[in-house]
Order: sequence, then C-alpha cells, then structure tokens
Amino acid sequence: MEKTIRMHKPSASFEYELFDGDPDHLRTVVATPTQIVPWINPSELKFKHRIGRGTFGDVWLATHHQSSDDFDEHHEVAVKVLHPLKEDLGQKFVENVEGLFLRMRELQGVCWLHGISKINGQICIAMKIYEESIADQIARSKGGKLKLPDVMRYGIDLARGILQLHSLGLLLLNVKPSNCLLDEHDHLIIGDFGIPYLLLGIPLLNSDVALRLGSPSYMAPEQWEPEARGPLCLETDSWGFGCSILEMVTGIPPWSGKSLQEIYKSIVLKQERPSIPNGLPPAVENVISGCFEYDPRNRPLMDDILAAFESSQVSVQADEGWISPQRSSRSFQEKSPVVGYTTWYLSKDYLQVDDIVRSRKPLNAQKPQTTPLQKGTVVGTNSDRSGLILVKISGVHNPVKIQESTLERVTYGLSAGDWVRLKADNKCNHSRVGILHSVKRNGRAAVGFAGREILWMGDASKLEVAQPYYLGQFVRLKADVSSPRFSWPRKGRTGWATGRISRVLPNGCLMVSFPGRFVFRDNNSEFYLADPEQVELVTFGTCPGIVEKYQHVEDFHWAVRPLAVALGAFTALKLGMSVGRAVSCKLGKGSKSDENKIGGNTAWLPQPVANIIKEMHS
Ligand SMILES: Nc1ncnc2c1ncn2[C@@H]1O[C@H](COP(=O)(O)OP(=O)(O)OP(=O)(O)O)[C@@H](O)[C@H]1O
Repeated sequence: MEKTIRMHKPSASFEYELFDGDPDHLRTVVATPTQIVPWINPSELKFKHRIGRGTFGDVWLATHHQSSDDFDEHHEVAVKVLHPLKEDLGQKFVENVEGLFLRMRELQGVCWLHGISKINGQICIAMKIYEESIADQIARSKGGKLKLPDVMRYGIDLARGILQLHSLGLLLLNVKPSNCLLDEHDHLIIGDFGIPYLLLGIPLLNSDVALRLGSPSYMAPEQWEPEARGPLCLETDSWGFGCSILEMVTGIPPWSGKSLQEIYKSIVLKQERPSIPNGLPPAVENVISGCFEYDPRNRPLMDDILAAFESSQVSVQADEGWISPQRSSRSFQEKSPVVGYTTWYLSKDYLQVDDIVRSRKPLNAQKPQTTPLQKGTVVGTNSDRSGLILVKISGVHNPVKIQESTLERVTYGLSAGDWVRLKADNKCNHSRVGILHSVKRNGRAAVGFAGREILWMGDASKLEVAQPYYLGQFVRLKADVSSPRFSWPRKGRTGWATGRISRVLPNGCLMVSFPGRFVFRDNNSEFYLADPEQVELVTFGTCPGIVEKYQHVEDFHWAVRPLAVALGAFTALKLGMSVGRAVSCKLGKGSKSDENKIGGNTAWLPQPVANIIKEMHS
C-alpha cells in the first residue's frame, strides 16, 4: 500500500504529497497535488476492470492520471460509476458532493474521496482503493465468522465512522459488510458516504425502485417505503449497524435465503426482527436488540451503540469470547415505566431545571396510566441518579418527587410524540399532519409527515397541535377526498369504507385493518395506509342516524352482517327498537367521552353481535 509524505507549500493553491509506494501503480512518482477541487477531468481517469456490482452502480479499478509541468503521477483508485440519472438531477447530486467534498475528507473513518467526474453521462466517484472489505474477510475466515474481539474492534470503528457522517448531516443508509473496507492498519473504513441519502428525490433511470434506498437484507422497515413508513433518520443507520454486526458474528447475512418479497413481508408487514445469537456481551446484545425496534425512535442512537461496544471491549478476551458476566450492564433492558417506549427512546432527552413538564402519555394509546400531571416546573434534577426529579406543581406547597421517565418536556406548548399540523397554507406535497419527533429548547422542531422521506425541520411556531389518532379507533377517508394519498377500499358505490387503526407509524401514517370486510391486497397485507390529514374519526357519536350507527357496528366484524341477516326480521325489528331506545338514552344522559369510546355499551345489540364486539375489544 502507498506510503505518503506530505509537504505543504504555503503559497500554492494546493498541497504537495510525496508518494513512496507500489512501483507498478505509481510509475512516475514525483510530487502530486492533493486535489482540493472535487471535479476530475474525465480524460484523467483510465478504467481497468470492474471490481464489483452494487445497488447504485458498479465499482471499477481505475487510474487517476494527473500531470503538469511540475509533476506527473498515476494513482490507483476505485471508481463508483452510478446508474444513469436524469441530467438536471444528476447535476444536483454532483453539486451536493462538491459542497461536502472538503469536509468529507476530514472524516478519518470514511473512505478518502479523490473526486467526482462524469463520463458518458454517468457520475463517477473516485475513491481511495482499499485491500479488502469485511465481507471479504468473513468469506475467507475460519468457520465463516469473525472472532468476537475483532467484531468489537470493527464495531467501534464502524460506529465512529457513522457518527462522523452524521456530523455532516448525512445518513449512510447502506451499512453492510461489503461497504466496510479495511485499511493497511486493519481499521474499518466506511466505503460509502451516504450515496443513497444524496440520491433521495433523484429517480434512477432503469432501476428497481424497491432497491433504491439500500440493500434489502440490511434495510430498516422505514427504508422500504420512506414516504409511507418514514421518516429516514439517524436511527435508520442503527438497524443497518445491527445487521452488519450479526453478519460478522454468525457469518450469515440477516434473512439469508429469503427473496426480496419475503424479506419485505418479514420486516415491514410482519414486523419481524433478525435473531440475535448467544455469546455477545450483555450490553452489546442489549444495544443490538434495540437496533431492531420497528419504530426508529425506540432504537439506540450511534452514541449509545458506541458506548456499549467501548464499555464491553475490555471484557472480551482474545479467542475466548465473552468472559465476564459481572461487568455486564443490563440497565437498559429494564422495562420502561411508560407503555410503548424503550429506554433508548426515553434516554434521548434529559430534563433541566425550569423545564415545563407534564405526564408522558403511552405511545399511540389513548388511556393515561396514572392520574396525569397537566403542568409542572422542574426545580431539581436527577442528581442522586435515583431517576427522581423535583417538580413544582401549582397549588401544591412543596415540590414533589416524580420519576423523570414518566414526564415529558413541553416547549412552546409541544412535546415529542404530539400530533401536529403545519400552520402555513403553502402548497406542500406531503401531509400537513404528522408526529413531532423532537422540539429543542430553542424551538427547533423535527416532524415526521406522511409523503416525506426525511424529517421536516423547522421552527415550532409553524406548528399547531392537531387531533391525535390512537390504536383501536375507527377512521375512514373524508367524503371530499377525491384522490387519496394511499389506496383505500370503498363501501358500496360511493362512500369510503371504515377501518380500524392497527398501528400508527412514526410519520403519522395510519395502518388500518378492515375487520368488517374481507379485504385482500396484492401484497398479501391485511392493512391499508392512510394519510392522517385525509381521514376522519368514526364513532357512534359521529354517526348521524340509526342506519349509520348500525352500519358502524358492521365495521367491527365481518360476521355482523350475516348474523344480523340470519337473525331475520324479528331480530332486525328488535334491533331497530333497541337502537332507538339505547341511542336516545345515550344521547340524553351519556357523557361525550363515553360516546366516543370505541364500541361503547353493547347491551342494546343482539347477543351474538354484542359478543363479537366484546371479543374484538378483549
Ligand atoms: N474504495 C474501495 N476499495 C476497494 N474495494 C471497494 C471500494 N469500494 C467498493 N469496493 C468493493 O467493490 C464491490 C462493489 O461495491 P459497491 O459499494 O458498489 O457494492 P455493494 O457494496 O455491493 O453495493 P452498494 O452499491 O449498495 O454499496 C464491493 O465488494 C466493495 O467491497
């Protein structure tokens, strides 16, 4: 490999390097300018042969030839030739890379970038060439897997490299062993700099869209359809990290032997996770397990991952594997005190004195677990590490001690997890209703919106609180929606069918099932997706008449209608009378909240129908 001595020449517009390296590759070695402009003249690149074929293009071995009156030099480089992009959009990609070029070169853990060029209309990215990748090392290792001390070392390098890319505002979105290159000191260097991220919004010509945002075996659920299931965020790379470590430890890529469709079904529809082998240090096992949480907010950040690997590294003895269970830290496996949140989620924000707080609601569920605190002010933080903080509540003389994780910070009236709506009426091609992912104390907010691949970032003053949606609620498309963002079944010829919310995705997109209908979809999924801006709640309270209320009962289970028919005219008559009585009674004395409860009181229904509804609730 090349040895490099750099000589700086202050007055020149570039630096000089002296190369003392492989004579086959560096035939004329004198002094070479370290290219400080990213653009490489196409005539300077001479292609030799293809090294590999990737999702976004092919990688070629090439020489980069530079000469002037003062120097003449050849470098061996790896050139990634991207699949063709639309002309104007390709230019956007080039400009993005050019803008980041010098900062990318400062990243120790990321492949050294020689420059960028365009040959026959295809973008060519010239990088330093490395001997081999982790994938190559796995392929030739004994037993097809790496030793645990090596996995720990590479894991630390990989986490550091990803953190460096994140610090430039880039997501890698393609963490996998073949993108983990090894330098001459056996350090892991990331062989990509977020190409999928820089390609976001740029359609590849003649390319399989399903493969656009990564490599299937290593892709997080939100990477498959980021506009529907996004947003792509820092924790998306945690999933790919977890997959890469599993492959290093077992020698087998996650979902091995499965087709593209089967992987999609496992990860996205069935919400399955890759299985984690035994023998990892507990803190590492714990953090890797967290990497496979379906909701990216529940996954660890790269800092958490790095900390777990660094703290466990010393206790992994060469060749022996994990040896010191006493040193393990299982603290993050403790159950979170609020339903739906992992401790990784809760550890992303810390309360400070003077923060306004309120009780944290369970994630995507309606019922608070305890009597909620509406508003308090933090007056003392968790200094004794008990997890308790002191909160001043108006009307209560002394501050009270409360478990920190059961509280959420309220900034400009908003808390992470709130449903929000964009106030401005400007046209945007994503939903205007979404879920707040974070709000900083300075008002900077991050929101996931359906129809948007990445987080929306902006000032909290542009947002207002929106109506929330919860699991179990019934919704249908608003009558005035003529072109739904996602396909939706109809009921009869004119109206939209009503379905039940089975899952709320991190961008506010609703996954809806139709228990009242037999619905078969092309992709075998029983779920439809809905843009929260395009739906309305359906409750007994919002159904205007008895017929509509009965129709809503049909939404609960497909058997309701045949049962009702089977019960015949007598039942229908009884049902009509009972509904009249029950409804008038309900409207007369029932509270609004009761009315809005799904199912409400089922006593007025014929017994078989009531049983079905009760079963649905249990
Ligand atoms: N700078 C480099 N030096 C040496 N080998 C490289 C370099 N960059 C990539 N490679 C190798 O070239 C092959 C193809 O790489 P490429 O990154 O295009 O494919 P991939 O990793 O399979 O897919 P993707 O396009 O999704 O990244 C891989 O085996 C990779 O290890």
